Amino acid sequence: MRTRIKICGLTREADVDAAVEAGADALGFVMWPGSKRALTVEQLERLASLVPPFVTRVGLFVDQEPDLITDCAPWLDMLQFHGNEPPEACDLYGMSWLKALRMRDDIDLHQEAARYHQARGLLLDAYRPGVPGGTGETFDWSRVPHDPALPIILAGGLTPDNIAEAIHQVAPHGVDISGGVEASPGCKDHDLIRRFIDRAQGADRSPAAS
Ligand SMILES: O=C(O)c1ccccc1NCC(=O)[C@H](O)[C@H](O)COP(=O)(O)O
Repeated sequence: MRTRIKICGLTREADVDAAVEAGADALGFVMWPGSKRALTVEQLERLASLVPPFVTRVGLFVDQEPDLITDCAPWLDMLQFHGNEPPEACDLYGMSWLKALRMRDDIDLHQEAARYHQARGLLLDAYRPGVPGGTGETFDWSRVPHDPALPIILAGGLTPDNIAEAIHQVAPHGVDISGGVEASPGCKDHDLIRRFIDRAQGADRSPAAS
């Protein structure tokens, strides 16, 4: 099985083209205004119109109003909820969706997977109080169950230098990166994107010896 790859926090047309060319399976567009990578609906429309078929366009939201999500929906293939959205709030749009879970010390992943059982997958991200995502920080990958009830997308502080070890340890369905392929917030480094994708695709997925 091949690890799927999402490049997140895209804000520039050239970066969208570079991520697609490098082989990204999905592209993430941040719609939360508190992010340095945030887009307007008009910017999303422009960037999303560049994405060819069979590359998934993912919109990222943090406890945001349904009207905004509805306005973004025509330009997206999947929704990603990064806040405290209850399952019923995620399932309002007739679209596939991911639930991001920040790996607090007290999180019960089994319970969360049951709660969000309608999600297409769970994106496991680092936990920093007050910061919903894009922290650039890793969490202890040994905390990810090897028999998850839903496909796992590993996120949080991934880089071209640690992605092979992350995949070897976790063998996730997919991986997600933002800061680790940037020259500055929202401005992607194309060489880092290519290096990340090459190393992710070449990584050994066999679980590390326990
Ligand atoms: O990227 C952001 O600025 C962001 C802000 C608020 C909510 C989510 C955000 N990003 C969503 C992602 O899926 C990121 O790729 C993920 O958090 C990992 O980020 P990084 O640790 O920088 O690779």
